[in-house]
This record gives sequence, structure tokens and C-alpha cells, in this order.
Amino acid sequence: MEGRVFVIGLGLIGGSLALSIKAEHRKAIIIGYDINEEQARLAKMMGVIDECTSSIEEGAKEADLIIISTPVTVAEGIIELLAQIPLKCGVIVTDTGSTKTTITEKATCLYEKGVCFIGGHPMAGSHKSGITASKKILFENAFYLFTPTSAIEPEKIEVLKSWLKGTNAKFLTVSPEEHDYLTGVISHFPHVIAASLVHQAAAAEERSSLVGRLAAGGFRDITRIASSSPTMWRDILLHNRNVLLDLLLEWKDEMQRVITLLESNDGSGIFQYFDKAKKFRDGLPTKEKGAIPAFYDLFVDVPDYPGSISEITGYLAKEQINITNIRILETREDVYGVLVISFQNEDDRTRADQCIQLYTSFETSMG
Ligand SMILES: NC(=O)C1=CN([C@@H]2O[C@H](COP(=O)(O)OP(=O)(O)OC[C@H]3O[C@@H](n4cnc5c(N)ncnc54)[C@H](O)[C@@H]3O)[C@@H](O)[C@H]2O)C=CC1
Ligand SMILES: O=C(O)C(=O)Cc1ccc(O)cc1
Repeated sequence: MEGRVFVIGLGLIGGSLALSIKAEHRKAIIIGYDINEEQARLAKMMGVIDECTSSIEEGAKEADLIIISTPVTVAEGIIELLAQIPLKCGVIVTDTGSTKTTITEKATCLYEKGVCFIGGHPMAGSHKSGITASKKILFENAFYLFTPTSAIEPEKIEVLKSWLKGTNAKFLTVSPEEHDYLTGVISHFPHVIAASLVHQAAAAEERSSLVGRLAAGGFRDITRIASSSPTMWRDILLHNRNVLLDLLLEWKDEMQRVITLLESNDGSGIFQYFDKAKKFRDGLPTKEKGAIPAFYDLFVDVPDYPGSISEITGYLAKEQINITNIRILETREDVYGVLVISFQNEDDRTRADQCIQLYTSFETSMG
């Protein structure tokens, strides 16, 4: 497709979308704006956008597609601003916010002006933020949810999907309310819990300084999302307040059940509690990319690890398999270390597993 795409908010998501749009639509011109001039300067320097603009008014007026990829409460103000300035006839405005009900309500001011707004949420990302974390393949195989109102013509949704084809995401349409409930359960609430686990460990560290050292492995992994942007998550919580308040009350009941099981020394009840959770979790799809990116980790038992690491990375490089992270778990220092190698996707992990098995005699597992 040809035309002008205006991206407002040049962070992880805005940058990644700009890259995937440009990859698919070579002739499109991508214009970017960020309140943080350094982000905008970097975006231009990295070739993520073709041009920078110094105001939303300037960037918006000739745009065929406007993508708002700022924190959600900021997006509300930008929608209001867009409703007050001249826009090109036929323009499509979309956003990438993690919440949809408030934003869709806010966008009424655009519909009233005859401007098409289609709420969007590419459900992939990272705990990292900023333009430097952006990448073209971020949304590959991820769900991309749209929340158009009934007033939106289906052809407009098709045009938006064509613009976003290069994301290689799986497009789905849901209502804004269903969106906020689903993401509340599988994304927003887990972020609250991850932060609360970290708070608990931080408080425990007052009692024993060993907490931090022992938390380095598994605990650090399961609380990774607590390292996400506090600004972004504050805004998400404020937008999805009602869903989260309900979920927190349900969680309190859930914790009360565990307290009761423990107080009554109910071994069979405790077993059931874990067994039911295990069965549900084991039944979750492994090949789908959910809202919270999975860890595509490969565990390799490595004796005498300094030499083994370069050997393994050498084989992976030879097969052109990209590694996103690598670390050692020192379980039994004297005999073995466990090398944990993280990959971008399932395919890379499977290839890496086959590669290591082909070239070495190290034991591997998917964890
Ligand atoms: N981080 C993630 O994993 C995901 C985030 N989202 C949503 O996408 C949106 C963007 O998130 P990220 O890219 O991760 O955040 P980010 O922090 O990487 O980027 C946001 C950018 O917006 C800019 N910004 C803030 N106020 C602005 C304003 N008034 N005008 C112009 N630019 C402004 C910031 O300077 C920053 O560069 C958020 O609404 C978030 O909820 C959606 C999917 C995944
Ligand atoms: O980094 C993670 O695990 C995330 O949770 C990424 C994420 C953040 C916000 C979204 O709306 C969707 C995905």
C-alpha cells in the first residue's frame, strides 16, 4: 500500500509497528512524533521512521493512517486533540493501548466528526520499553485484537488489516468490554501479582540478606514482568480498574481457601489445589503466542562450562540461530552447570535443540 502513516509515540510498540509496516509497504512514508525528542531522534537515526515531525497537528493532517502508541491515559488526550484538528478525508485512526473500553468511549468525539477510529491491541511485547527495544518481528504469530464499534464499516477494518499485514499477527475482533476482561485476567492481573511477589521478597530481605541471592533464578524468571514500565502499568490499572478490583476480590477468596487448607492441615485438599492447577496449565496451548510472551528457554547440562558455552554458541551461530539471552544456573558447581539459552520463538528453540544434539553430547531439555 502507498500513503502516509503517522505514528504518535515512538516506543517499543510504535517503533515495532512502524518497522513491520515499512517492511510490507515499501512505498509508504512513515512519519513519527514523540514528546521525548530523543526517542524521535533515535527513531529517525535507526531508520524506524522516514521523517520526524515536531507537532501532532503537522503529522496528522496528511496522514492516511494514524497510530497512537503512547500510554493509555495519554492516548485519551491525543484522541481529543485529533478530534479538534483538520484530518485527511478517509483517514483511519487506531491505537495500540492495552485497555479498550475507556479509549473506545473517548473516541466517540472522533466518530462525531466523521473520523473512523478502530481500537487495536497487538498482544505481544516485552518488559522493555523505548524505541531501542523495537523490532520488526515483535508481533509475529501474536494475537492482534480489534475493538471496532458497530458504526465502523467492515471495509475500513480490512484496510487497517492490510496496513498491518507485515506484523504477521493473528487478527481477532472482540468487544471493548470483553477485551478488558480477557486482558485483565491473563495480562493485567498477573502484572499486579508479579509486583506483589517482588514486594514480598523485598520485605523478606530485611529479615535475611540471602533472599536476594536465592531469588536470582526461578523467582527472577516468574517475576520478569515486574520490570515493566511503571508509567504504562499505572495507566493500564487506572483504565481497567473495575475488572481488576473484581479479580483482586476473587483472588482474596482464593488465598483464603489456601489459608484454610493449611490451617486444617488438609493434605488431600492441598494436593487437589496443585493438581487442578497443573492439569489446567498443562492443557494450555504451547504453540500459541499469548499476551505475555512465553519464555522459549532451552536448558543444557554443561560440564566444565566456560569452554562449553563458546562451543555451543559457536554451533548456534553456524546454524544462524539467534539467541536473545544466555545465563548459567549453578546448581552443582563441582560437576555441572545448567546453561539456559532463550530464543525469540518456538521454531528457533527447536532448531537449537536439534543443533546441540547433532554437534554435542550435552543433555538438553525444554524445562
Ligand atoms: N509494552 C508492551 O509490551 C505493550 C504495550 N502496549 C501498549 O502500547 C502503548 C505503548 O507502549 P510501549 O511502546 O511499550 O511504551 P514505551 O514507553 O516504549 O513508548 C511510549 C512512547 O510514548 C511517548 N509519549 C508519551 N507521551 C506522549 C505524548 N503526549 N505524545 C507523544 N508521545 C508520547 C513516550 O515518550 C514513549 O516514547 C501503551 O498504551 C501500552 O499499553 C500494547 C502491547 C504490548
Ligand atoms: O512482557 C510481557 O510479558 C508482557 O506482558 C507484554 C505485554 C504488555 C502489555 C500488553 O498489553 C501486552 C503484552
